Amino acid sequence: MKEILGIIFLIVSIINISESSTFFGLLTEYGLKSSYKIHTKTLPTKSEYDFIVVGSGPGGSPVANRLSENGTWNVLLLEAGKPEGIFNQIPLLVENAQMTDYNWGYRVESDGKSCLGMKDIRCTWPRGKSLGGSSTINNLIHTRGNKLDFDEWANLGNSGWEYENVLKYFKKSEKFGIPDIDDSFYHNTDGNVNVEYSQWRTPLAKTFLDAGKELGYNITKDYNGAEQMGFGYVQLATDKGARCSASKAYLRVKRSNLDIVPSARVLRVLINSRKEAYGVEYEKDGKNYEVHASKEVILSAGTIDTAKLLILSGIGPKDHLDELEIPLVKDAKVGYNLQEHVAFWGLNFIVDSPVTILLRRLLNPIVYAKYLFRRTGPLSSPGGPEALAFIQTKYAQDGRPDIELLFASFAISSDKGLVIKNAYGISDRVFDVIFRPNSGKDVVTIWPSIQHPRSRGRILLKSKNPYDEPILKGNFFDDPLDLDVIVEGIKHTVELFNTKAFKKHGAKINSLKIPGCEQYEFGTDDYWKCGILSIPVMENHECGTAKMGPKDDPDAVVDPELKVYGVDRLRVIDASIMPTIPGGHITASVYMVGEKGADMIIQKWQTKS
Ligand SMILES: Cc1cc2nc3c(=O)[nH]c(=O)nc-3n(C[C@H](O)[C@H](O)[C@H](O)COP(=O)(O)OP(=O)(O)OC[C@H]3O[C@@H](n4cnc5c(N)ncnc54)[C@H](O)[C@@H]3O)c2cc1C
Repeated sequence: MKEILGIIFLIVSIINISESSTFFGLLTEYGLKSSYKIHTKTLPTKSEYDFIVVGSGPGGSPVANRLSENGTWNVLLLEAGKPEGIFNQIPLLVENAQMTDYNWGYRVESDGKSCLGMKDIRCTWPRGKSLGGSSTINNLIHTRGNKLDFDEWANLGNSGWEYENVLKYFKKSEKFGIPDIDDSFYHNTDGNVNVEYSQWRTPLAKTFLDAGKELGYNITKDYNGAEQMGFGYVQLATDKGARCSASKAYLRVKRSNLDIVPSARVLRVLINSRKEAYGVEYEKDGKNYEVHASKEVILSAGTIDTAKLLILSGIGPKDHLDELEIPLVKDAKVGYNLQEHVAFWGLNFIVDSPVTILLRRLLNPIVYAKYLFRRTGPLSSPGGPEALAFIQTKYAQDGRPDIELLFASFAISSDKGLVIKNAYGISDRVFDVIFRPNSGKDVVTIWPSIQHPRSRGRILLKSKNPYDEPILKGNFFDDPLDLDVIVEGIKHTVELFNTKAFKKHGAKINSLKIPGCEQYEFGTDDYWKCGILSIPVMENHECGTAKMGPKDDPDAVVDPELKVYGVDRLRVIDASIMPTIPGGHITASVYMVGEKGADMIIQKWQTKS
């Protein structure tokens, strides 16, 4: 019997191999068809390029692509990580990817006040180390934020960054494929990043929307279009159920003027006595090299590593550079202004519908067959999230939502502590007390995340050794209002689960008390505050450490054209330039920054040559 099944499986596989919507099709795209490959080099082929781009995430990949569209310019892209693998393509495995060397493995420094229920009292802060950057290990949720987020950037003195002006770059980056949203004012169908609905979701996603409706919230058809506020299904950066990373979207080009070199770690920017960047020093396979740029060096190493590289190159706070004994090139507020969307892990609801993502349900051959042959089923879920809501609490100050509720049809208990617990660094004690008792049960999670935090963190270096990990200070709840906003988000969530829509599924809140919070009555504001301080969730949207701002902004590191103040021929193009964090999930905005940044470089050098 087994043999017959095996033969049937083989025949169907062969029939399916050329179909691009199957997993086999994906293998073909990655491994065999040269037009789909990312063409990499072991080492740069030249000693001098026109442009050097450092880092290939959603910031750097669009820059390398757009600059190399001009065949007369030579472009080098240096990336510390290796090319992404086939398992990065399967959306459900996002937490597994965080446990590999595709993650830099950073953790927030312990401040003794938050992350108290995490291993070593430190929250994890994963960052992708791969061609494609963090977009190769992220949850793929595609949101643009609110229009007012970008108008705020412009109001801070960054002219040209208002929503009206950046919309064309959001559109340029996007290949929108949601058939029931046909809106060419906001969307474009022939850009680079595939955007679609999840190929699979549980019926509870609709229940979440129904519950929102029952409480009088708006149901938004397209939170990336005219109306962000309200409840809707998540839009994903996936291509027929497979990850669409920055490298897949932008680097599958074969151009003789673009050299892509993975596993090459940049150690510092080379800056001459006229304060012009003229290249970088990098390490590959244990050897150090220099490579030069005749026009510009572009740092796109992400919020943590771009700040680190700037400081290693002498651009940073003078007192910190003095401590590190790094010669000062430019006194600048590098590493300040660090922002994150923080949420809460402890909002779990047990339901009596046998539909959630559970380890034992994943051990079913049908799950794999669905993904292998159709790229659908639970493996195409972006790690669990299915729907979200942008809402306002009583603290909202303008027309923007101040909380996002992200709904997922799984919980930390769903995989019995095998992966999710470890990826997020939840301590054994917390797991054993509040999550383990629900192992094997159907549980859903809501993360209420603050959209516009007032607290600011900071990045510092331990030493001038480029291989030392930086010190990441989150300072998440320095402003106590941030905690209050999340507590309000929790209360809105609890209301949702008291609706008829969720009661139909027997929804019951997990009221096991978080260790360290036993003295508070469950469900009171003090209990929730204690819980948030114990097990906050990092949404991993770190940004802001090389702040964009006008000349008279003492905290600005780059100008509105993303040029580093005080050093010529050096730009930063990634999440670190964001003066304030956009709402939602920020990758779509980083692509926009990449597209707009590239356009500004092109405009400058095209007119010169
Ligand atoms: C686990 C996780 C889940 C997330 N989920 C979502 C989500 O669902 N939706 C969303 O919108 N956002 C999500 N994000 C955030 C999103 O992925 C990032 O905001 C985005 O990728 C930032 O882009 P970037 O280009 O600024 O940096 P990155 O994507 O981090 O890219 C930086 C690149 O630079 C490379 N680099 C660093 N240092 C060096 C060096 N010295 N030399 C050479 N190369 C270097 C890195 O290896 C990396 O490839 C998530 C992030 C993580 C980690």
